[in-house]
Amino acid sequence: MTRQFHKMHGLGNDFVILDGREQSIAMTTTLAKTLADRHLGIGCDQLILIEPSMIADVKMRIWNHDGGEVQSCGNASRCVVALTGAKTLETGGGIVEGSSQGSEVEVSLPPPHFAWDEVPLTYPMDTAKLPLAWGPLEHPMALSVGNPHLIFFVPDETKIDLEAQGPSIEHDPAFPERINVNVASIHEDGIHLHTWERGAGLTLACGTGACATAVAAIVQKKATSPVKVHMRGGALTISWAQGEPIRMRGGATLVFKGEIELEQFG
Ligand SMILES: N[C@@H](CCC[C@H](N)C(=O)O)C(=O)O
Repeated sequence: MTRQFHKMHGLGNDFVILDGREQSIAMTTTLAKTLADRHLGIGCDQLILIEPSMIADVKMRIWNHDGGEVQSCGNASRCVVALTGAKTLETGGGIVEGSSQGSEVEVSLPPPHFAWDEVPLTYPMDTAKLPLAWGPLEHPMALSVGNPHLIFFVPDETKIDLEAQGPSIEHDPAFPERINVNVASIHEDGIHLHTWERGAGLTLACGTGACATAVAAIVQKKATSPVKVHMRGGALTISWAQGEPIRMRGGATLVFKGEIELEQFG
């Protein structure tokens, strides 16, 4: 059966979005991985499936480029709000609230978690300053914003070869569910960030990475809310106070619509 899909991006972090509300779609790791493949499928960093929800306007499920299903995606949340007009999204990382704000979309992610077993880590460690190092990258902060993140503050993130460092940090045994790796520096205009995404590698922007990094910078008094987070694909504005949801505002762009025969992929 032919299914319609939308290709969207949030600051260059790109998605194939399928809508399974009227007719369900049985997504599998193999199907998600093939659709996300830039040679064999449509191509995207994350595959998104919209489903009906009993507790929110829609349910949003997320598969990384490698076919693994994960809990949260900040940039895709803004795209799904823009596409469906939903005000609440059920995700594996909690309920996300969203609204259009002129040409931008704002979403609120649930408050962050700092406990070691909520990140999660494999064994108890001080998440404010992990006693771990990988070459020049040492003592990151670890937290969950619905998905797990490490944040390293460095003098110049452009000097860090994340393509080389990212895989070994993502797969370190200290992280039982693997981890997203953020390398950031503080500037007058805000935070400059590069993210190695779990299951997707280097992306042009990571919404949850921007949220996690802004929270870490605010906790460590390196920045104050609201703060702009600049990534290769553009900037997001992040607002947060202790115990509160994390508000993220930025673009959500429709690139094209298409049709695809899912059965051909097995
Ligand atoms: N690009 C996303 C995050 C997607 C999921 C992430 N790679 C994970 O595995 O947790 C964003 O914009 O937040």
